[in-house]
Amino acid sequence: MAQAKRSASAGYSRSSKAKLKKRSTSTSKSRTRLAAESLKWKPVHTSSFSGVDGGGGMMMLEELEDVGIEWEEDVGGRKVARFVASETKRKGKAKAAAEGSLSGDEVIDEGEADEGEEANEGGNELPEFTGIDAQDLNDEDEESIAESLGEVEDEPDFDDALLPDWKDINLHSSLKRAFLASGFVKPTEIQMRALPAAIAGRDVVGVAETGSGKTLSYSLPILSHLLRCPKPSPSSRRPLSGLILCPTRELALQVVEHLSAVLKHALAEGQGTKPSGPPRISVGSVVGGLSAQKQKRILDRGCDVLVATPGRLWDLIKADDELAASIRGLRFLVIDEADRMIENGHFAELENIVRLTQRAGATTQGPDDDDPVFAAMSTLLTEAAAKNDMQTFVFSATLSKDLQQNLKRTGRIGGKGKGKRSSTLEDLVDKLDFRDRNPEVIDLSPEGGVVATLRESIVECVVADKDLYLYYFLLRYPGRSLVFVGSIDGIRRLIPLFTLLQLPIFPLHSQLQQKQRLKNLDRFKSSKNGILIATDVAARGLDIPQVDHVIHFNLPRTADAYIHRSGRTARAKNQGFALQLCAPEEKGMQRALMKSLGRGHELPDLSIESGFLPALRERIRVARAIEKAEHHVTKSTHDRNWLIEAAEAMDLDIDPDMLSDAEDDPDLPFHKPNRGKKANKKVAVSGLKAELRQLLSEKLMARGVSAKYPTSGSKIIVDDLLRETGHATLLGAGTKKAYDEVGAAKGKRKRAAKSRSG
Ligand SMILES: Nc1ncnc2c1ncn2[C@@H]1O[C@H](COP(=O)(O)OP(=O)(O)OP(=O)(O)O)[C@@H](O)[C@H]1O
Repeated sequence: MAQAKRSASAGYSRSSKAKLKKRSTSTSKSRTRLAAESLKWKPVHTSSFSGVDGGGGMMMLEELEDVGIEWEEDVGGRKVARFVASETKRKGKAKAAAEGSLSGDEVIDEGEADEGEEANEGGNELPEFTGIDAQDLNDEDEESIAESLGEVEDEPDFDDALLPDWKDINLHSSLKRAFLASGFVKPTEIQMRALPAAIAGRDVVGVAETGSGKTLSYSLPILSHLLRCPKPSPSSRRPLSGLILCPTRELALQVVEHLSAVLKHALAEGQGTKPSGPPRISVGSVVGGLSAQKQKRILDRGCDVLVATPGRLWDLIKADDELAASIRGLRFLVIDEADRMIENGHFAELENIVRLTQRAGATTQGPDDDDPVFAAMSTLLTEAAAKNDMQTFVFSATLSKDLQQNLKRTGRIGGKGKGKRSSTLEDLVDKLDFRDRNPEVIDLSPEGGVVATLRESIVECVVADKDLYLYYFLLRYPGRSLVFVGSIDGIRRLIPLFTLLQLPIFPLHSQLQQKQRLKNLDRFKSSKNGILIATDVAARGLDIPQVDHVIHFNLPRTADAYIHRSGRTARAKNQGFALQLCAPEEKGMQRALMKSLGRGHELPDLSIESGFLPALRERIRVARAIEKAEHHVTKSTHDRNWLIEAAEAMDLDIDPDMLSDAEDDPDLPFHKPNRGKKANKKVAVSGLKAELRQLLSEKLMARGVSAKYPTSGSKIIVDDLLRETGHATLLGAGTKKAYDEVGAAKGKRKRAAKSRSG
């Protein structure tokens, strides 16, 4: 029996060490070639990754049994793997070799297969079905499912006394069982308001603070509806019922994860038995940066709910009429983070997807109408009717009040294109063919934009000192911190610096490979004091448990961005803290930002224990010097290699003087210090590294603290040392959390103001 494995991250498995051998051409001719999409890939369970849990993670391996692999050369001479039907159940390559069916000189390491397949597959892959184990259908399963085909299952009994607050919301009882298991004892406010309307078939526009449970507000009605539908037929492609569009890949994957977690509990048998056959409800995802081929396979198999980013979904729709038709047959359309969706460069794709859901009388003009792909689709638009009972849900933490008002008044902005439209968001809403003449608009956005459990503070300093204050904050207030930086270059500068300072820091930005982005997010989630340094790609929707601090290293340009960034902490009624690092040149912008959030007062300053600053400044100075020197050596080596390679490519001999000239001339692109200089530089770098090691090993002490004589000095730390109650890294520093520190400062200021006025 031949067995092939593939990995989500690298096409066909890098992890398998088995070697595959090529069969002779004459044999291969007699074997049936199989399409990768038609094979029964089975998930191989691995550890969880990126929060996309067991059996569905990015690193998911899939395996095949009873197929052979043949290698053929394509016209370009590259080796390409082909799947062929297994003639006999081979017992492994040793036996096959003994039978003489493999030729010894054609042993191919599976590592090579990885690369070929990675090129084909585009890299990473995604869970096919999440939440529930995706199992391949076998004959037995098919029989058992066929028996129940078309049945609407009885809704299991649920004792409402267990969750009285959910009693009046008409959700499928299995979902209530899931709430019990997840500890969701009562609906959040937005859920309380949005769910009844959505379950009653209304269109809903929901605006509520960050971390308030909007994801379940729009997804529970979909899941409940599906659970009350007949079981899907195993023999035909599942009709797509729900489409959830999200602005970022991470957010889309997180929504899948969230739904899967609910479904896992909702569909648990309870008697310790695993449900057999395909999942009762399948949730698929389609996002950029991951394997399009596998995503297409998921779509071909069919899923009930699809969570997608618009760019990739539109790419797939363009090549698949059936998919386009299934978008027309949607029962639910969700636009999550609607206001962000229009900003991220995929507006045209989003608009095109939305246009597929319009009914005949509501069709609008689109940006791609002249595109032949869209023109070809126009037949579909006229032939296949969009569903009349489709429900539309639009959610965000920030949606302009004007827009909501307009929407409420007319059922759509500008009354199907009439009147003036003033923003792209209005444009989008105009394209949404709400079936409801009077969509339910629920606005629970808080006063001041941010949640009540968030405390904010500011450090005003010159730009050059931002690194120092960030370093101080991270040491002084351990915890999970998310640092927002205005540019990718800014992140690239800070990562090596803080890595040299030995902090657990991980980057997240759009120029990282998707696999790396998810890996870094996962590392951040699993590190108690982890630091994620990110652009606004992490600002929206991400629900990372227990983010203690959000630090605006550079201030965002808009109030909405500030609300969403800060909303990564203080979620689901937990406490959270946001810090602004503000340079004098940003002060005007900061004031405008606060004003547009309706703040009539200045933010409290973070109190700084300045005694620590000189030592921290010194560490930063040395770390920067190392970074600079290492960067220089790397660049010089790169330039020299470039010169050598260029000369080799042109078949030229390099004049050794040229190399040494190049090395000496700092203005030439291939300038490189001569050997002596290079050696000196290396010595200098290792000297600096030793110096930094020394600095990092020294205790950092507050003013007035003596490590040698802990019972003396103006700050006595002996009790803290004995009881281990003091600050872990800064001797003599306070141990209050940033949240409490600012709360205490606020209290003091209020009391002082009172006594002044009294
Ligand atoms: N009824 C509930 N009871 C307790 N926790 C809940 C409930 N509903 C949702 N949650 C939890 O609250 C957290 C935040 O939910 P969610 O991510 O949906 O917020 P959101 O409103 O979409 O936030 P954002 O605007 O930042 O996207 C999640 O961890 C979720 O599991």
